[in-house]
Amino acid sequence: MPAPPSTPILFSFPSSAELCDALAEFVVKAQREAIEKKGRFSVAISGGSLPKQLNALISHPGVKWDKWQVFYADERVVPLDHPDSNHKLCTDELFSKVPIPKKNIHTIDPTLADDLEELSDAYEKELIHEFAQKDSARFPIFDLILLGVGPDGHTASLFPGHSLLTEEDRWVAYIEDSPKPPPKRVTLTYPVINHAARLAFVASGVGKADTLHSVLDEPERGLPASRVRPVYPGQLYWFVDEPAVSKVEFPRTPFKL
Ligand SMILES: O=C1O[C@H](COP(=O)(O)O)[C@@H](O)[C@H](O)[C@H]1O
Repeated sequence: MPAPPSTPILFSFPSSAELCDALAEFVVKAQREAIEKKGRFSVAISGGSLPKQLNALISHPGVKWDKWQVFYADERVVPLDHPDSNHKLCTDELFSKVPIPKKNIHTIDPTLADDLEELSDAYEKELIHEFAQKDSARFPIFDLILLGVGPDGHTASLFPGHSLLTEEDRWVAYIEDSPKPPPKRVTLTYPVINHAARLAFVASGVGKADTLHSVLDEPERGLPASRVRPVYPGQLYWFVDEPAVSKVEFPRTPFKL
């Protein structure tokens, strides 16, 4: 029988600045271990409030940017320089400030925006190219996936009550009816998310308090963020500040790398 998913580890920090510093150390450790094992680091990044919280990586001496292979956990189907684009956000907040080779950042192809099936297939092929020759597993095993959580409990572009929550085969899927604008998006699916070696949710501010209570204390409600349950030996972490978990009973773990 497969081992059950391990319990999430919740790290809570007094301030957003301390959260960002600890998150950077965590990412660098994941990167170091991946490079030692296979010479590269595969990471999927979300948009929203997350990219700003990666700012301590900009001046971190341990980051080997040329070893990173970056994918997006989800992307809005808009031009790559559009204000709604997760790629633009990540570029503005992080990638434009560090020496990462452009070819290591895997974006969607917005010229395929009229055919989301084709666009998501093309992005899936990018993943297959990165992972298929190296891993024999049915799903890619990201070294790290960084996720955010929206007020309705959505994560990536997996929204409450949406049919994509039960997708079991595809690596990348699309939606045309996102309740949060813009409506057209692509997203990694749960099978991909849940096969990652490490996952980290990042959330800060009192505005997330009710959502985090529902996600962490009431997983039986099945909000999209609660459905992130990595397959053994994957491990899920939460990096939050105290205001964000002010209504959460789930036990905290002292931060240790
Ligand atoms: O629409 C999105 O929202 C989520 C959550 O965003 P946040 O601003 O509440 O952190 C984000 O993780 C996702 O990548 C994005 O497309």
